[in-house]
Amino acid sequence: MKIMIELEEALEIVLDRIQSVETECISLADAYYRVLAQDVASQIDMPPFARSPLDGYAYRATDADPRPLRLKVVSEIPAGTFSERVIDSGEAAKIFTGAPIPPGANCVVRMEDTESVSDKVTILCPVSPDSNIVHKGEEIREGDILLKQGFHLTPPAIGLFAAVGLDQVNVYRRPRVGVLSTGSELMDVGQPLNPGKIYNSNSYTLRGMLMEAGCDVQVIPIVSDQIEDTLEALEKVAEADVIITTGGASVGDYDIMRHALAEFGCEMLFWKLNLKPGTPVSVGQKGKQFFFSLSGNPAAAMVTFELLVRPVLRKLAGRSTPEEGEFPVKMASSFGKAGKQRRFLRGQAVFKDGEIWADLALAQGSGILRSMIGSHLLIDVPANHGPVEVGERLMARWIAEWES
Ligand SMILES: Nc1nc2c(c(=O)[nH]1)N[C@H]1C(S)=C(S)[C@@H](COP(=O)(O)OP(=O)(O)OC[C@H]3O[C@@H](n4cnc5c(N)ncnc54)[C@H](O)[C@@H]3O)O[C@H]1N2
Ligand code: MOO
Repeated sequence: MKIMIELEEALEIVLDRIQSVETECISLADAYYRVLAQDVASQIDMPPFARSPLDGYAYRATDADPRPLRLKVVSEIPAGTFSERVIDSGEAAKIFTGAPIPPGANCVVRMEDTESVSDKVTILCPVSPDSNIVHKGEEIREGDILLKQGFHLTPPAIGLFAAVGLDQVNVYRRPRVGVLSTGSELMDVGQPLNPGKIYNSNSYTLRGMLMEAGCDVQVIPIVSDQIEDTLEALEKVAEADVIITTGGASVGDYDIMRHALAEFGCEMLFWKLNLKPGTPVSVGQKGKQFFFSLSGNPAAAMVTFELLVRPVLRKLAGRSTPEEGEFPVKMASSFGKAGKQRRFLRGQAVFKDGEIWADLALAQGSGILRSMIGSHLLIDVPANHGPVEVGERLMARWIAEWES
């Protein structure tokens, strides 16, 4: 087993091994935020017919129309109707926004530029041929690829499918993720704290982060620091694609998680990432299941979830759109403790003078969950950097899911 590796190597090891989950066909209305499992082509032209973008009059324009132009109104075409009456020269159809252009007409003039009396209309400002016509297939042609496999189905994507009449979509099933918090000091909420105990927050934070990432989450009740109890708990998540544990990841006598995983039958891929917070991460694989043992420290667990687990979940979920990556920020706060290891600091983006400034959370300790509230940047301080100064430029990642 490799020990103390760089984040990029860890990602490569796991991403190389993990496959996307199976696919299923579901109704469009259930497909919000699911991941498309195949390229989807349009079965129709959009719009399906040439239409008017205005309320006004459709007529047959020439390049030499007199001004004003007097026409006889021979039909009326509200949206949702279809008129077969051919418009000859000297004639007009009263037409409404979204209605089909009648045969023979080649333009629309807006209502405000006309005057009508009984069945006559005067076009005060005649328009040139082809004015104000939305052509058939102008937005989408039959056979066009609308979205590609791996696309995350946001509301506009679902709307686009609805616009071309799609009622079923082939998507990846939701990844199933088990969450297990270990630690003999942990108690669940809803009971008074006993001496030496703390409430389990990691299961709650992770459950929400996983729900947001589109996973089906199974939270297992708290487990003690005993290998036997941990093995018993791991049996309960046989259906999960990924299991995330927190606690018992480090070097203490009670830090049993990587031993428990090995005893459970996992091939251990590595232990420890060369970064802070969250150094003592290990990852194991048993068949198709991947086990992430994260630090019990709440902020460390969240940070390593973002850096390591989320990209893996994206691949598992079938997503193919690239991650946002890092961008430069200017430091609005200093940080004295940057040392030998690469470190990710938590902070908030502040827009000032056309630049993004990173304002650090007041406390950066691995155990300080409150530092995550309001933070949505992870500022990447390289190894051996020394103190971080105000005004210095560093790279950062935007964690959209943490925005408040
Ligand atoms: N001698 C050494 N000690 C430690 C080292 C080391 O290298 N040598 N590494 C430190 C670092 S860095 C970290 S990070 C932690 C990792 O500890 P574990 O993953 O073994 O986690 P625990 O000891 O179980 O817990 C750490 C901390 O977090 C609290 N905790 C645990 N689970 C939860 C939960 N579900 N909800 C809320 N809080 C939780 C726990 O009570 C501890 O206070 O090890 C250092 N030690
Ligand atoms: O790796 Mo640990 O720095 O305390 O989270």
